[in-house]
Amino acid sequence: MNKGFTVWLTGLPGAGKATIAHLLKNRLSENYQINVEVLTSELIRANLCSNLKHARHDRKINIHCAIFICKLLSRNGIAVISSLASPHRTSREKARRETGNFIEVYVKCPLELCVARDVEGIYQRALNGNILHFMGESDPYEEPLNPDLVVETDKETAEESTGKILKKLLELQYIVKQIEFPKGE
Ligand SMILES: Nc1ncnc2c1ncn2[C@@H]1O[C@H](COP(=O)(O)OS(=O)(=O)O)[C@@H](OP(=O)(O)O)[C@H]1O
Ligand SMILES: Nc1ncnc2c1ncn2[C@@H]1O[C@H](COP(=O)(O)OP(=O)(O)O)[C@@H](O)[C@H]1O
Repeated sequence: MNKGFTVWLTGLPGAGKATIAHLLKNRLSENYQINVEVLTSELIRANLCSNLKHARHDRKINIHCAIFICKLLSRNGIAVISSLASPHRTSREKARRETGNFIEVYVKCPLELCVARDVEGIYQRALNGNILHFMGESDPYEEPLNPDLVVETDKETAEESTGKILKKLLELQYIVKQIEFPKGE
């Protein structure tokens, strides 16, 4: 059985977590034959805790659900990519403590660029005052102090960031380099 592990992506909305999670999932399953599950905040809210809003306590419960799923899946040989903003340090520390084979990846991007990208128009709604407890605006995003890896999506491509994560997973021996056979073998 493959070693299970958790790649915990954290960063502001629009920083690039979902984009990198998608690329990483493809690379892990195609090149390393690993079973991968991607967790998103929407997935958890829709299936486990639909009553939660975005106040600090609600986010905390949302993250606790994600941590529990990471723990269950990774101990059964699944690679889990958590693509939740997870703005609070205490929650991310809990994820590290409770999940074996864990790396925290800070998906770093300046707030102004996230606002400019505004993938789902959510920053505009927040600036118009239509969103309560918006992270990065009224609920501060707490930058990781000691992440295992930082990827800077204003300076590198999503493919480069994905490559850095794979390199870190290889270094930690959470994944093993595949032998490349010549074509036709
Ligand atoms: N206050 C508020 N109201 C509505 N929507 C919000 C709010 N804050 C954040 N967002 C958007 O929801 C995405 C996840 O935020 P969450 O609060 O669920 O994140 S988390 O559970 O704390 O990680 C998050 O996007 P992603 O980071 O892309 O997942 C935001 O687009
Ligand atoms: N280097 C990069 N890494 C990741 N996303 C990037 C990068 N450069 C531009 N983008 C774009 O930024 C947006 C990030 O959105 P998304 O991945 O949904 O962020 P998040 O999941 O953090 O909210 C996407 O439209 C993506 O194409």
